[in-house]
Amino acid sequence: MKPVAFEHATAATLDEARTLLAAGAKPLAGGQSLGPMLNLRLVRPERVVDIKRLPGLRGFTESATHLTLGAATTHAEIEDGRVPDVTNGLMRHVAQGIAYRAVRNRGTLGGSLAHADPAADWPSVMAALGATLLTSDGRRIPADGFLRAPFTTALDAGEIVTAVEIPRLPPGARWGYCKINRKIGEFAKAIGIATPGRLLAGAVEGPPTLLDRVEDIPARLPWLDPAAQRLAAIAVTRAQAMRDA
Ligand SMILES: Cc1cc2nc3c(=O)[nH]c(=O)nc-3n(C[C@H](O)[C@H](O)[C@H](O)COP(=O)(O)OP(=O)(O)OC[C@H]3O[C@@H](n4cnc5c(N)ncnc54)[C@H](O)[C@@H]3O)c2cc1C
Repeated sequence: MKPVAFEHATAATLDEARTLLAAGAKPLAGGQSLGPMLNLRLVRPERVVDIKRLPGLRGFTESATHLTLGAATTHAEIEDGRVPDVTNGLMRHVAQGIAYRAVRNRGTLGGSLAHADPAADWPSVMAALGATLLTSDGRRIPADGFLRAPFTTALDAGEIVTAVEIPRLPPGARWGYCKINRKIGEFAKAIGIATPGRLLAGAVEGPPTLLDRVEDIPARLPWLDPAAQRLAAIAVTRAQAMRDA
């Protein structure tokens, strides 16, 4: 199927984009989810505005405590280490498991978060890391709570994600990530993530869910790989149970 005819605009500045978005234009980043939605006529915008080259959405800044990553950073840039990884390898590991390389070359971190597919990787990972989303309206929205329901976020109409502020994991801190899917590179059927202080079940029916009571977890866990991976496995089992309930 082909999309309903629409106008394609490119914004040179964030202000220009905001004007177009306020008038009802749909933001286009990597197009890896919006493209199929347009083709299937699930969305029928009169105008699409390309935001992926906006200066405010590219690049990164680092501080002692955080990495602030532009929303238009692609999965491939994270996978290749072209942006710093302050999560001791978790983000690179996640990026290389998303779809296949052609999708990763174009798909963006911000697009994935804004699309809010519960089965996607980044909404769960950013919630587990305690990240914060920065928006074109100057708001700071915690990733844990950004996804309100499947394909529904805390963004207001015309508001876009401009960057994601990701806290540094302490040096040496370990993590575990379990993604259950039919084939490598496909969307998850269940996700379990263990990061220091957080255990999360993702790819459940709704928003990623922090697990605050997991009976099997020792109180003081050494963050060694196998232990973290065991925790992630517990979380993924919980995610599957929630999904099947
Ligand atoms: C075959 C295939 C397999 C895939 N497998 C996986 C997978 O295993 N795991 C996974 O996580 N994802 C997967 N994806 C999705 C992929 O990661 C997409 O890149 C991502 O979901 C959307 O990012 P995008 O930059 O392409 O956004 P787009 O397609 O351009 O936009 C998606 C939606 O978000 C809006 N949007 C885009 N950017 C912003 C922004 N900055 N602020 C506000 N709104 C915005 C758009 O208006 C649109 O509604 C897969 C996709 C395909 C095609």
